[in-house]
Amino acid sequence: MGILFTKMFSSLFGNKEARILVLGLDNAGKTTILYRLQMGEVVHDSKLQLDLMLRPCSYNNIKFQVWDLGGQTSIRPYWRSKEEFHAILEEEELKGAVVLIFANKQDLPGALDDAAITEALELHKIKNRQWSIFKTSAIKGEGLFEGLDWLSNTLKSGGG
Ligand SMILES: Nc1nc2c(ncn2[C@@H]2O[C@H](COP(=O)(O)OP(=O)(O)OP(=O)(O)O)[C@@H](O)[C@H]2O)c(=O)[nH]1
Ligand SMILES: [Mg+2]
Repeated sequence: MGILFTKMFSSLFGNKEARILVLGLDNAGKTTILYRLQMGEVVHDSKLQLDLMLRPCSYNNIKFQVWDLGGQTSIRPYWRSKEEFHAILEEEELKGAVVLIFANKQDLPGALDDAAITEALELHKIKNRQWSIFKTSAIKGEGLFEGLDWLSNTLKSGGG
């Protein structure tokens, strides 16, 4: 992993404020999800919006600083296989980090559901950390807050 990301991860997880690092394949819906969470609406022109960092927000009494690395090309090669997914989790700076996976675009026919993604990414091989997967549709606004509820409850109870 490049120095840029090593530094970025260090600053993200180097203090006690809960931070969310958003990673995902190109076009997965990361920016749409972030704007939906921040503003409660679908922003169709998301490419023109701030892609790297949105303002801090608070949910369920936990402050989140959300980073969307979708615009950072060097992270993308790490995401193209399950091996790369698991390799990222093994990065020193992410040890113990809670993992929340959104299986997005569930409103589209043929979208992989949570079970299919769990199998494809071999999520059951994740060790020593808490993880969960939620079916979402950023367009419809479904599933996102269920995921965040899980995340905040997990963080509050000491996970991560
Ligand atoms: N049908 C459907 N479309 C979605 C959903 N979420 C996002 N999209 C669309 O998918 C496209 C890509 O969404 P983005 O949010 O820009 O994706 P991204 O992951 O930020 O993409 P990059 O920044 O290029 O990596 C846009 O046209 C969104 O409107 C969803 O839940 N359902
Ligand atoms: Mg994006």
